[in-house]
Formats: sequence, structure tokens, C-alpha cells
Amino acid sequence: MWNLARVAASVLSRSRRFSTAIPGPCMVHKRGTDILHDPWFNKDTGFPLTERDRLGLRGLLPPRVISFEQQYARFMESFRSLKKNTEGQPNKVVSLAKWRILNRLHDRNETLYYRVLIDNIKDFAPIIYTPTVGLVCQNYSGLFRRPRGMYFSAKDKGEMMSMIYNWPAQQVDMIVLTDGSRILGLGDLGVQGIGIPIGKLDVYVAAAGINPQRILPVMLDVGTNNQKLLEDRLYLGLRQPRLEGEEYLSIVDEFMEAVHARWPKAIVQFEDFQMKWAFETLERYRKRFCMFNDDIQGTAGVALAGLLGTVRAQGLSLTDFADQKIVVVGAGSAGLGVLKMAVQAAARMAGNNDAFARNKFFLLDKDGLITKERKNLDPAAAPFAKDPGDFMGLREGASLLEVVRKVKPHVLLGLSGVGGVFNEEVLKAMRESDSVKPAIFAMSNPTMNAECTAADAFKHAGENIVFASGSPFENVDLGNGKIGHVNQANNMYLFPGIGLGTLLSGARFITDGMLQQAAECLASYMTDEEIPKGILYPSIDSIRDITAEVGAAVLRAAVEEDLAEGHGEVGPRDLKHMSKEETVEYVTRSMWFPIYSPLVHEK
Ligand SMILES: NC(=O)C1=CN([C@@H]2O[C@H](COP(=O)(O)OP(=O)(O)OC[C@H]3O[C@@H](n4cnc5c(N)ncnc54)[C@H](O)[C@@H]3O)[C@@H](O)[C@H]2O)C=CC1
Ligand SMILES: CC(=O)C(=O)O
Ligand SMILES: [Mg+2]
Repeated sequence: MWNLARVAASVLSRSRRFSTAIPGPCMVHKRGTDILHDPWFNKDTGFPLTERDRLGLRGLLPPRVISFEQQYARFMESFRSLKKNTEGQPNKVVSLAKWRILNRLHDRNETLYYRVLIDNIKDFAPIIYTPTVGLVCQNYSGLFRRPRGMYFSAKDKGEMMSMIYNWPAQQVDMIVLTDGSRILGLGDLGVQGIGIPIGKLDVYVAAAGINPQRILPVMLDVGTNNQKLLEDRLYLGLRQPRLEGEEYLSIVDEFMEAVHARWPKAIVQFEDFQMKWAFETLERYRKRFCMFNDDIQGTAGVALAGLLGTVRAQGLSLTDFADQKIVVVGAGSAGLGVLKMAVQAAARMAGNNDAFARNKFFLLDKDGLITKERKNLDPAAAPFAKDPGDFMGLREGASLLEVVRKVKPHVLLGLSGVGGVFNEEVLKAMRESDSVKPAIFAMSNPTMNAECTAADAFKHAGENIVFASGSPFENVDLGNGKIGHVNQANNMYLFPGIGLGTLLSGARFITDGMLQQAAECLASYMTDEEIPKGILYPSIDSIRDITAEVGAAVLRAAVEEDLAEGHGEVGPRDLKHMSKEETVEYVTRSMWFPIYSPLVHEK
């Protein structure tokens, strides 16, 4: 059952909690310029004089030693000047300029990069993550300067077991893998999709404190069906159509075997796979490897937490969720993942009445309402297909407008990838919703693919709505001193905690129970003061605190399911004996935090 008692406890413990202890020495096997060119060890002008002597750096840097704080201030100053200097230029130019300056720092000095990212996550997440990461992927072949992560292509068949040893780190904990086939709402971007694993893993470091030396972004290049890219002579991926069927699966199989042969406990997050492979690979691997699909499972938890928040925003009890009418627009991996989890939750609340729960959900795709009359009905969508005519005569393929007018839903949730499908008429129809606080979730990314803008939602659907979008929008000024609050319903609230909790638990699989605990934890994070104001999710500023709570919830679920094998020196018995508070404390203490470590040369 959903546990509101958690709210009070979590609010009390919301101070900023991350380790700032003096780090131990770090062994380095290089000297001189090799260190300056290694972003992991490089401190730029921050090397103390003794270290310059020890590491053969004397004379390779200007003489003055600049402190970490001064370097930080200098970077932030240059970022602010860039903002000023690009004022008035097109959005695209400004966004890419901001991404470039951060990316250059990432390439040069990871410690400083992650510190500025952590401290300014709310401002920088839209640059390294959605929406700008979408633009970066679209322009990747032109923006490419140096590689990041690993690339496994269809041409590497039979070689992956040895290739995996080309990665220089001894240990890898977290991998984000894509095949580039459905990058955000931008479609097939082939090898250019590598920007997504890079961005997601940056969020892992910032939010979950996963050690950046132990992350690995991976692109599986099996070709692309994007004609424009195939014809682009600067395109950096394989210029061939995507592999299909067994040929495709044999590549993914080989990669998964290779990764787990070298790092048996590495967690693999599947990201932005087109629907058919998203579901198939999840089923194929989830009982063999430690993996999850973020678009299906991470998104579902975040959406469910928001949907439960909307029930509370209406002044109802959580069990009333079973009576909410919800229209889901988009029957892809994300939409179906959300539906599955939401129906399960509603069924539990309706006394395990699955049929009753399903009745309240309406699913549409590009061809309108999905009913059992649909030709070639996708088996994944079939459980949610309506009997034609059973709800006020709604027929197969009914338009979104017709569905909204007849159903008068409490929630309209978009995961269609199509910008503007919640048009003025649809939004106006939401004024007739049966809810006192109708909810509009325009969850598609990036910004231009959102089903509607925040401003349009408040303008057309009314000021009493609650609004959430996948990419950030500014709060909306409603006049008379009133503000329309904009939530960001993005899986970034959950995937870092799912990864970190699983890692620390040492579980070999990620179960539905672990994911449900993650969602429940997020759902109960907001207070009874915040929710009526339409605030469904916490501020991104507190992402480390949220992740600590979510990570602890996942870890405890693994312990309860007897899956926890422990991590490092903390064994399964230690985990079992930790109280809830101790688990949160343990997760928090395990987060990596960027500070310069004294470097000691070792041959
Ligand atoms: N906010 C978040 O955390 C997340 C957002 N997303 C976003 O969700 C979107 C969809 O992702 P997937 O489900 O993986 O894609 P998908 O390609 O698997 O599914 C898209 C679905 O939308 C339907 N659709 C297309 N045009 C439509 C229209 N005009 N009206 C109604 N339905 C339409 C398609 O028929 C299909 O069922 C993407 O934009 C992605 O960025 C995905 C995961 C997480
Ligand atoms: C957020 C995310 O995972 C997506 O848009 O695909
Ligand atoms: Mg995704």
C-alpha cells in the first residue's frame, strides 16, 4: 500500500547530505603532460607546487597555483559572460554554445566539471540533458571532437569479448546503452545517439554520486534507417540499414555477454531503443543480467508518482486513484510502461480488481483510440484496448478530441513524441474534466516535441490545472500575483536511485518490487503543503537527496526479496540490519563527491 507516513520522515531529513571528507591519496601511473591530458587526474593550474615536483609538472604550468574555489569561480564567470555575449542570438546557437563550454571542461578536468554540475544542476541539467542533448545528438557528427564511451558496431561481431578489455578502467558499475533507434522524440539518429548515454551518465554522477571512473556510455551501432544520415558524408556511424531479427539480437547478446564476462555486476540501463526492441530485450535479459529499461520502467515510476500526486492535489485519498479516468496518448515503450504500472497500482487499490482498473484507462496512438477492433493490434497494447462502443459509443480510432470530450478525463498524459498534439481544442475540452484539478502531463522530449507548452496548458485548460512536462518549462505567470507551477516529469527523478540502490545492494537482477518501491518513495516525497499548490515533484536542486531516498528504497526492497549480496565491504547481513534511516545514511555516504585528491605516482 502507498505509505504517506514516509512523507513526514523524509521531509525532516532533507538537508543537503553528501560527503565532503578529505579524500585519500589517488595513485597515478603517469607523469608530466600525460597527467595534464588526462581529465580524471588533471587539476589544471590547481596542482600544488609539491605535487608539481613529484609528478614532473614543474615548468609545464604557469607558476601561480590557483585554488579549486578560484577555478570554480573563474569557470562560472566565463559561463556568465558567454550567456551575456550570446544574448539575442537564436536559441539553438546559445544552447550549443553553453553545451560546448561545459563539454570542453568535461574533456579537460572532470573534477571541476562534476563539481560545477552538481552545484548548478538545475541550470545545467537542461544543457547536458534534455532538451539540449537532443540538439547535440542531431548535430553530433559535426560537433564531434573526441570520443567518449565505447562504440560496438555490427562490424565488430565476434570481437566484443576482447574489445571490452580496451576500456581503460578496471571496474565499471554503470553502463547506459543505446542503439540510437529512438532518441527522445527525434527518431532514429544512429550513432549520433551516443549523446544520450553520455548525458544520462552525467546525471548518474551528479544525482547518484556514481564514481565517474566507473561509468561507461555505450553505442551499439547496428546501422540506421535515417535516410538523411545515410546520405550525409560526414555521418560517423555505419552507413547501412539497421540489422533486424536474429542478426540484431545476436549483436546485443554478444555485447551483454562481453560486458558481464569482464564486470559481472555491472548494471546496464537500456535507453532509447525503438519499441519493438525495448520490450523484447527487457524480457530477454532481465532475468539473466542486472539491467532495466529506463524508458519503460523508469518513466513508469515517475509518471505514477505524479499521477498519485494529482489525486492528493484534488484533496482525495490515494485509494481514489482507482477511480481516476486517465487518457494516455502514445502507445510506445514509454506509454505502455506507464499504463502497465498505473493499472497495477489502481488494481491493488481497487482490491486487486484488474478489470475495474483497466476500465478507467484510455489508450491512443497515431491512429486514435485503440480498441479490440484495431487491425494488427500490437500484443503489448492489447491488454489496454477498449471494447468498441463500450464507453459512450467511442469507436476504434476515435480522435483525441472526441475521446477527451466524451471521457472528461482527470488526467491527459502524453508520451507520443509529437509536439503540439494537445492543441487548443483538446486543452479547452479539458475544462470539462470531471476533476476539480485536471492534470496535463506533456511528457515528450525534447521541448519542441512536448504535447503542449506550459503557457498554452494554463491558458486554454484553465488556471486550476496541474501541469508537468518531460523537458523543463518556466513557471507560468497567471497574473494577479498567481503562478502556474511547472513540474518536470522526467525519469531523471528515478533512474539514478534505481542504479545506485541496485549497485549497493549487490542484487543480480532488478525486480518489479524494487521498481515499485522506487516509485512509492518518489510519490511520498512531497508534503501536504506542496501538493495543493500543484507541486508534484521536488526541485531538481535536491536531486541528490531524492536519489538517496530512492536508492535506499530500492536497496531495502532487494534486501526484503533476499536478493542483496552486498557491495564492497558491506555484506548482506550488514544491509539486513540497517534501519531505514541508516540505509539512507549509507547510500548518501557512498556517493562520490568531486574534490581534488593528492596524487601519488606509482610505477
Ligand atoms: N518524460 C520522460 O521521462 C520520458 C519521455 N519520453 C518521451 O516519450 C516519447 C515517446 O517515447 P516512446 O514511447 O519510447 O516512443 P515510441 O516511438 O515507442 O512511441 C510513440 C507512440 O506515440 C504514438 N503517436 C505518434 N503520433 C501520435 C499522434 N499524433 N497522436 C497520438 N499518438 C501518436 C505512436 O503511434 C506510438 O504509439 C518520446 O518523445 C520520449 O522523449 C520517453 C521516456 C521518458
Ligand atoms: C527522458 C527520456 O528518457 C526520453 O525522453 O527518452
Ligand atoms: Mg529515454
